[in-house]
Amino acid sequence: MGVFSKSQMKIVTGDAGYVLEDVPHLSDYIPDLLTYSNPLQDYPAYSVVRQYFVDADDTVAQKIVVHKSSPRGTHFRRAGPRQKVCFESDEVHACIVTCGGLCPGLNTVIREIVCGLYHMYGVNKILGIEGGYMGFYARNTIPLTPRVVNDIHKRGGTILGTSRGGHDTSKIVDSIQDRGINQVYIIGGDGTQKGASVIYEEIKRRGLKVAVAGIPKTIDNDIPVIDKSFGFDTAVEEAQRAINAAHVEAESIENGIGVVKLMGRYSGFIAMYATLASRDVDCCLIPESPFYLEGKGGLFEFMEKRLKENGHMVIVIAEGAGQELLSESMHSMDQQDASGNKLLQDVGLWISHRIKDHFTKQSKMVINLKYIDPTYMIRAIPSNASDNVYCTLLAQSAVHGAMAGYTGFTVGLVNGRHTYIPFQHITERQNKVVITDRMWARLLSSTNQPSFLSPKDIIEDKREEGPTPTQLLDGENCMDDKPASKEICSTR
Ligand SMILES: Nc1ncnc2c1ncn2[C@@H]1O[C@H](COP(=O)(O)OP(=O)(O)OP(=O)(O)O)[C@@H](O)[C@H]1O
Ligand SMILES: O=P(O)(O)OC[C@H]1O[C@](O)(CO)[C@@H](O)[C@@H]1O
Ligand SMILES: [Mg+2]
Repeated sequence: MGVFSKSQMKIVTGDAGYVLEDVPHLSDYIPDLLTYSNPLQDYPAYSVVRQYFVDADDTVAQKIVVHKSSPRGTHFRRAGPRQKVCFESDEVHACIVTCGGLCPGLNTVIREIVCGLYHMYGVNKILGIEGGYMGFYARNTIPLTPRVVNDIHKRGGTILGTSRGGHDTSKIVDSIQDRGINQVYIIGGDGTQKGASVIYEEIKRRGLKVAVAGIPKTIDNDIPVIDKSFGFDTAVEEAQRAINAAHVEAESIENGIGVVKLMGRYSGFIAMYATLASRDVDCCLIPESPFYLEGKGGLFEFMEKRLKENGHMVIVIAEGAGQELLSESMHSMDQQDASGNKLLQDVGLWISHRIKDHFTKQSKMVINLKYIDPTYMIRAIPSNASDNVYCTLLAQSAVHGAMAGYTGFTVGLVNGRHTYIPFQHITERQNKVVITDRMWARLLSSTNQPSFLSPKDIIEDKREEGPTPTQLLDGENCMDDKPASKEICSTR
């Protein structure tokens, strides 16, 4: 096997095209790092489990559908407890911070990091950093114990508070150093993980024995590589309530139209999965699929047809859909939030006005439209059962990784296995719905809505997307070699 560093990544190559995109380890820059037996060895609950410890050579393939002649491809280090750890229990001083927007499951992850450190590794110095990254230097801290976090998974939001903006790397690392913190658990989305990456780089530059572990959070599911993000299932489930309400309202009145806006700034996964789950949706509009309103093949034509057939209809629209149409008809504000994310205009309100306008002025149909915006209600709820389990495993993976001395990594489920992924791999692009792949086609055949694309557009779209999909599974569009394209792989 060859080991080399390519643009700061630890790449290990092996036979038959095997590539391990490895995560950094404290021993990479700290010479003579001491190791200790994992205390779990003496813990009856774990020591009876055969092969509880992960073999140091275990890795997980990014692509699991291959041809006879395919190279073995990219792998990630398998997550889990190691025989040896790099911290003694009473040496650990951990901290946890949550950044970016809310997402169901944040409190569960916090709880399980605290309980994992405490119960599995006997760690009792754990600090909660209040109010996101800026909390490192501008806010108070909260001591976290299993008792403090006992019930928090039943609440939405984050007990630590969160924020956007305010990432000052040297002030953050100064604070870590001054407080004697040696394990940093960072929960947040793409921006947060970029922030975690620069914190790790600065810690390494200063030669500190501090492990940095990221736990990816995004309700939009816009983080690549991982099967899906925590809180996503909960969001899809909660969206059903809004869609159901829209449907009840719409079908109770002649030519009733329900419009539901769901989150999804650049990626329409929540809208796509909520639509597929519901069966009451007639048309789903997402940022990745451009649409138009007027003329042949446009939304209004489809709406008139559907209303004539069924007497009512439901439209689900992701918040980032049709932004180019909005900026054509409204003054683009070009405002940003504190983290530099573009502030979007309310597409749900806009499309509702446009629909009303069209039917009043250009069509003889009298319609009755109800607009429902449940976005923050969906984001603010506690996680459901399956997300709670998922959050627990992510938190425990992060704890095992940091205790073993891995650093500069994010935890993630890849093809159903928990892994450690280098920050760069998940921050370099965004996960988006690929509209030329099967999952979107399934949605189109479920709603029977127009694709708003001409055959010529589809050919061009495919050409732009470059290489053919590397995953060939049914429902698969994880195109690793092209930018911004990977579908949730939970449908496998
Ligand atoms: N490129 C970057 N370098 C350093 N810090 C960053 C970077 N991008 C964002 N951050 C910091 O990360 C934090 C969260 O970023 P952001 O508000 O974009 O949310 P996010 O983590 O992407 O989550 P969400 O899913 O809600 O968008 C902020 O404090 C922001 O300053
Ligand atoms: O209003 P806030 O808190 O900035 O968050 C809104 C954004 O957060 C997200 O949910 C991502 O976390 C986006 O879908 C949405 O645009
Ligand atoms: Mg983000």
